[in-house]
Amino acid sequence: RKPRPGAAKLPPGSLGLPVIGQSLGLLGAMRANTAERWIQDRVDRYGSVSKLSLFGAPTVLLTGPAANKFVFFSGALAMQQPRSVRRIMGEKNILDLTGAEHKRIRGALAEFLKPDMLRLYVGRIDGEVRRHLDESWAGRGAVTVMPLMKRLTFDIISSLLFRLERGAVRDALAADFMHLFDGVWAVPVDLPFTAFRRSLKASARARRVIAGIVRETKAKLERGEASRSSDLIACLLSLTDDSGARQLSDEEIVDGSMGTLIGGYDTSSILMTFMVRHLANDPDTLAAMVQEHDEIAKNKGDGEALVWDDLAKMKFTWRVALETLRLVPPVFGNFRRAIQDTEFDGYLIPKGWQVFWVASATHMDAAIFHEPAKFDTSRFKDRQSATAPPCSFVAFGGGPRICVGMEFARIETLVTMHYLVRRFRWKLCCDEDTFARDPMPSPLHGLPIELEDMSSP
Ligand code: HEM
Repeated sequence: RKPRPGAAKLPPGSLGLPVIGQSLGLLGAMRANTAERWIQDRVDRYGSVSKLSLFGAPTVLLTGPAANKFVFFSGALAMQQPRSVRRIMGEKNILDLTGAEHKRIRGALAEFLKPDMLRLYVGRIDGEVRRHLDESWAGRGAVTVMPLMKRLTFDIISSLLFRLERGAVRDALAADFMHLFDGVWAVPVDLPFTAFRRSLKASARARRVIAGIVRETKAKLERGEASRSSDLIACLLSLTDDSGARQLSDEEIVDGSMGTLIGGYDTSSILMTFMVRHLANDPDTLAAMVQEHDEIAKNKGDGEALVWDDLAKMKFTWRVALETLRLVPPVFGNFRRAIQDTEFDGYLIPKGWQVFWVASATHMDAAIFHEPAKFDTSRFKDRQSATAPPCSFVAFGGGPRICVGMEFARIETLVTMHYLVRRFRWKLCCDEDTFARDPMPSPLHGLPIELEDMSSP
């Protein structure tokens, strides 16, 4: 719908203070675990379309399924991260590419992350999960879940992306990734001792390591010691156009790998952490999961790795994951930028303004998800789209920019849960069941739990 010039008016709301706008209000609410409320208060006050100013730019907050659809599909909006994110991820990261350039890089990543390719790696993921549980969980009376899940997903993803085996390089890169996203939503002022400055430094070091891995992989491919299916970097280096020329430059490969690592690292680890948190207090769901996984294990030999077909049988576990993602979406929301004047619901969104979509606005809407605060896996029983309007469950986004790592996330979550629920039982150490966002959600104290290893004599 093209706006008639001068017909539409700006959405209600205020742009707040120069530069800072409402950034500190939102960030404060995120840290206090009241961000959903903060957004809802705005919706109650101004309606589903309102203006504000976030992270240095005038912004329109859009909420509801129709608004999500508009954000995900409108040609008038381009993906663009706040300046703070761009500075950490690099100007050419996939989250900031648009048009043909985005299509090319996304196509290349999708080539590696498609189910046909990922099915080859289930065994490698299985090995990483078992080793991790043996080394970091088994034999301990208590563990802190969040840092362990972060390390696990980092190890899985770096093994698949770079074939980066255990050792000093992997440890150093993991340490940088631990802090890469600290302060990623920030007023982008690079001052000493800030989380933002730490993130910038960690990102620069990580890029240098990845650039080194790209050089090594290139040499290995030339010597015939690696093939297209060895890992993501080998796959990207092997993509050629009709004339046989390489499709992606080294820099594009570094940025693409960095983007995939960032996209996959914090998100899946958060999902698994919050599943552990939920299962501690929901014995019925845990029992149903155990039954599903026992059934699968019954048909396998001792120590035999999971395969692709086993994952297809983990339907209930995936529903538990989806319901966890609905209640605690790792990605709170994200930004777009209007590349031309556009209009939504009668309101003008001027060229250059940010647009902000927020997952909780639909995930917690009682008109879409009945009793939204209740954990109920049956919501996802018959394909969620049957009961909810399109673009209501948006934990993975939607449209042409929908999460390209969704299948990867599914595999690593299912494999991890398989071994976790069959081997361990746990209790939460903190009675207070809260979490903060910065901007990714993190449970109180990283979720310490008391652990019982059922396999130990
Ligand atoms: C539970 C786990 C995950 C969640 C909740 C999640 C969530 C999301 C969301 C919401 C978006 C879209 C953002 C937007 O449209 O504004 C996205 C995009 C993306 N995700 Fe994921 N993600 C997860 C796992 C992964 C994994 C494992 C990978 C990589 C292996 C990955 C890589 C990416 C990439 C590269 C994009 C950008 C796609 C594009 O712009 O075309 N994600 N993710």
